[in-house]
Amino acid sequence: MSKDAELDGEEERPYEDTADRQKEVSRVAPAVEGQKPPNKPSREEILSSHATNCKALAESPEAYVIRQYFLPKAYPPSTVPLKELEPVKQLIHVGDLTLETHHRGKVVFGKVISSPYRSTGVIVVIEDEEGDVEKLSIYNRDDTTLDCFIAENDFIAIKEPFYKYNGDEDYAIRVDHPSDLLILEEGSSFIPEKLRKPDQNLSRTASDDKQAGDKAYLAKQYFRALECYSQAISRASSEDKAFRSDVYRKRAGVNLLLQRFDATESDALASVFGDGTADAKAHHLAGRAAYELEEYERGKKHFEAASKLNPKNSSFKKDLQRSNSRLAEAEGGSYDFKAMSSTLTNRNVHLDNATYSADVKVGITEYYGRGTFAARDIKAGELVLCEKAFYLPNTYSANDESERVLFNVNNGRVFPASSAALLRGLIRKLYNNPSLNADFLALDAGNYPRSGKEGILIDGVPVIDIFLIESIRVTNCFNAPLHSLTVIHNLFSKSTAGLTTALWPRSAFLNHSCTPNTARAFLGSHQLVRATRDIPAGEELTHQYVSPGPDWSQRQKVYADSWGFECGCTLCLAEKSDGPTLRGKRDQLFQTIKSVVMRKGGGLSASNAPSNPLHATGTGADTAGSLSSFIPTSTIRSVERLTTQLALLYPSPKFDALPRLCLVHPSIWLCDAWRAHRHPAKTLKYALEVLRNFGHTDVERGRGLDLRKSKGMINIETVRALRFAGEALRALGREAEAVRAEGEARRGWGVCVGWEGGWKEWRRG
Ligand SMILES: C[S@@+](CC[C@H](N)C(=O)[O-])C[C@H]1O[C@@H](n2cnc3c(N)ncnc32)[C@H](O)[C@@H]1O
Repeated sequence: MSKDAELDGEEERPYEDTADRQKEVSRVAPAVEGQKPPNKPSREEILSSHATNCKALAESPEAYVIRQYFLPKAYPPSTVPLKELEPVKQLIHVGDLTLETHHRGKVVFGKVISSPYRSTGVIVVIEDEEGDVEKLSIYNRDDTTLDCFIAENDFIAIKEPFYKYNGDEDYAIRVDHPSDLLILEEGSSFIPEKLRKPDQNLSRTASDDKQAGDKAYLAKQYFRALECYSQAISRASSEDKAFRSDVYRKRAGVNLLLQRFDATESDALASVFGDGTADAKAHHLAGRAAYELEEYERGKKHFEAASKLNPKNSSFKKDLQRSNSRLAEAEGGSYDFKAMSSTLTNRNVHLDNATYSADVKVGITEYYGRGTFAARDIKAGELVLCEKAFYLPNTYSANDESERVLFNVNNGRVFPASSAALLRGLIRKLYNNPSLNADFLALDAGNYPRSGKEGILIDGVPVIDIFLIESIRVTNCFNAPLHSLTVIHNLFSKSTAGLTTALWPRSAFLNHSCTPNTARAFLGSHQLVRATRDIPAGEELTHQYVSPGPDWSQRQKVYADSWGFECGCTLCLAEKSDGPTLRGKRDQLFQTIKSVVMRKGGGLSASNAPSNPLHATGTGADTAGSLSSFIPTSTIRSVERLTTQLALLYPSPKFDALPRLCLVHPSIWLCDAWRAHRHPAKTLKYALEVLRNFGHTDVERGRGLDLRKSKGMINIETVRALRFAGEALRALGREAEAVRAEGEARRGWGVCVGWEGGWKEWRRG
């Protein structure tokens, strides 16, 4: 089964299929597979319609913002080197292409004869050596800069092209996998004779190319600059070391701007040739690229080399210091979370901090494939992992009108704008940085078939399979707020926190458990995973992909629909063995309690799930602090009676040491209700019940409020229950126990928020 949801996937649900969306799919659906286009427009018509679109877009770009990004029917990328797609035998002319067909083993060579314009992809018109003309739609390439990667007069090769009917007598060659399109250097022997002009560029020198590159750079046409510098390097004499070094360094600078960090580092190093000042700059560029690749040790070495050549340069020194700080974070896991938090704004969501993962190791689990294990004894509340996102789009509003939603034609699923931004960002980052492919592509992609060639360099670029990347995205990404603290504030003020979607590759190896031993929180680009209890070295680390709902079968449906598994944790096994009759009775009684509560005031979670606001997207927001009205004692007593009956439906001894999730919300409600009545003994009773029902069963057995060894869940509701228990204990004159409860609440807060920020204010609130 394919995995078609994200960790914490609730965010997708508002985007159900609609008739309109279905109509759009059928409009672009294959109609005439294997045929030549029946009414193909003429060359003049194609060029004229393209020119009209370019003009309209230039005049009012806002009218042409495409709000949907379609993933077409899945097909594999080309993995055949251009030289094996032998031009003479395998060349296919535009005029021979048949519709809705992937022309396997074939290649189209062409020249771009129009300027590009952007809609969801980049559109140009191309002409082949026979003079055949067609539109070319290129998706998933660098499309966010003002600059464009393709320009009029470029020579291109389209490997194994797909020819598409767009409806309305509009046809195009469509390229989805970026590695299927090659932009050829002017001198490439692959360019068919007829496409080049006989005397083309004969008198051009390397110097001319370098100057053209400089001009393009100043005009911020970075792709053009890259092309010109590459031409200059090809044309320059190998003897002219100073010239070549200069151009390599310039090209390194452009590559850095385009976030092509592998190429930046190699160009910068290729430019080193014995000139102190220039070499220092080159080492600095190489260092900046290595730093961006999170290769801090390598970055440090480059910065040291730069500083040695120019000890007075303050940027070199500053970057060396930054590298040392990152290395210290990566080695020791010591972060200044307060400082990190203070730099976070809606515009600055990417923190300049390293990943700490020294305490975990990836290994093979008994049943769930790979998993993450504790590399040492870890204490309750300790940081287990602090990971910088591989890619995190700054798209925190699901309804951001300026962003496209992602529509996957293969499974009919629609994902919010942040998912579309994440997919595009992942594709770009991997295409631009071949060295990042191997680790990323090793992540779980469900059942998506792999060719084994993904990510390897063919024709100088890594093979990019956008459908594999999408499968990895949906299986491994997390929805994340800008700061977990804001989710808690929003939860209690009943507003909705903005979430983005991002991918943290190390955290992606954590498997799910309904009763986990870690919990995650978010601080900008960083995911903070902390131990919810003491964990011995070697134990598998788990967290909740989504907060488990109270009913076993509903829970399994979520896991199966989203990730294709049935959970085999002790809680799920116990509930499964109860059978549908007993589970049905529990659910019925839960619904009865809910209806009493809804009628008489307050409310239980509409989602029917224990609220875990840091993990869910607002589910359970109705529960906490929801008792705005004063509830009559008679109502409270009747809820108490029903709750007692519900507890009997969790048979002993099976559930003695397990959570009783149907009882969570009633006990939260009762705790709140008695607290509103200022009844400390009852508040304490139900605060302890909340803890017990979340699985902290030692509390029930009178073993005090030490949760360090408890196998129960830690979430904001347990923290809240601990806080209320502390208050009640103090009111009852049990000061020592009150201090213990508050200490536990504080540690729980650190787990839920990721650090101590906001604790004091919340405790007072
Ligand atoms: C984010 S990945 C976790 C790492 C994965 N086990 C691997 O080998 O790469 C999610 C996938 O792990 C597996 N998984 C995670 N938790 C599981 C559980 N409780 N029971 C069964 N499979 C689980 C499922 O195949 C799920 O799609």
